[in-house]
Amino acid sequence: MIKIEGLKKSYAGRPVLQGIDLSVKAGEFLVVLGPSGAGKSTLLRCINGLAQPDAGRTVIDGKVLDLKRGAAGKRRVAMIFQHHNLVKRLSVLKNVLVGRMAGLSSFLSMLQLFPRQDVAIAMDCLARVELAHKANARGDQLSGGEQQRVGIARALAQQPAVILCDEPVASLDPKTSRIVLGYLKAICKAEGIAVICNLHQVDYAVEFGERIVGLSGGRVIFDDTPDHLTSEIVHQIYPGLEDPGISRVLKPRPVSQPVLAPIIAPAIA
Ligand SMILES: Nc1ncnc2c1ncn2[C@@H]1O[C@H](COP(=O)(O)OP(=O)(O)OP(=O)(O)O)[C@@H](O)[C@H]1O
Repeated sequence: MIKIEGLKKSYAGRPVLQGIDLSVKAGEFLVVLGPSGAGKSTLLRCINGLAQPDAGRTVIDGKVLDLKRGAAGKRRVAMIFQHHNLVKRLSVLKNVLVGRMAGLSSFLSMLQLFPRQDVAIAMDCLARVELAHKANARGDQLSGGEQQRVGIARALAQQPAVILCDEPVASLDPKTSRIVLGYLKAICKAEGIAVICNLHQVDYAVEFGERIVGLSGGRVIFDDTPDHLTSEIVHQIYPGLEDPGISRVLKPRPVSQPVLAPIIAPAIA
């Protein structure tokens, strides 16, 4: 269980996160939705220590997360980035082994000398995303979707409790996006790894999320299953959204709520 408690963050006196409380279960796939500037990336960056929160803490399995250099906690939180962040000149295998570096001495990591056991773990993670056959290819010889699958393998190699994903499919086409999210969800469910995934696409959130959190102005304004996401709530999360295009993926509103009569265009004589 991952608990985020009372997280606050301001930049230059301007509040970005105004007290976020979230609990995410092992194996749960939580999607965070919110307009640009809502604080989605800041939330993830505060959890993994890339940004220093002003207040609040993260607790994993009852222990306060310690992200100080060399702390064991660093391995418990893995990150998947929008642009994959692979080292392009390194092999796919070495990119995945980066996920094992936290446990290596700086001497061994400088020489890129990895214990046999770490290589076996990395190869297993590559097999989970069906890319073991590309282990010796260079990072830049892979398609965008394959690179993101390597990003998943690298995160898995850390053997984390939680994987944070910052718009992991924003640069991929729809078919590839579904493949990547499919791998991520299936593997994390099987391994009991919690996922907190920032997405911009409401349709993917409904399709893949087991729980959706709507962030607006640095506060949680919705936290429920996709079944409960209505177009009204989507409009609260994204004020001024003109063409939601999401009604097809949302459940029809319950009959007890008023339904507007359809506008019927007059027949042209
Ligand atoms: N390092 C920083 N210094 C100053 N302001 C920052 C910094 N990082 C983020 N911000 C500001 O905090 C606010 C929230 O940014 P954040 O990147 O978390 O939003 P977001 O919801 O992830 O947006 P997007 O969907 O566009 O990525 C924005 O107004 C941004 O300009």
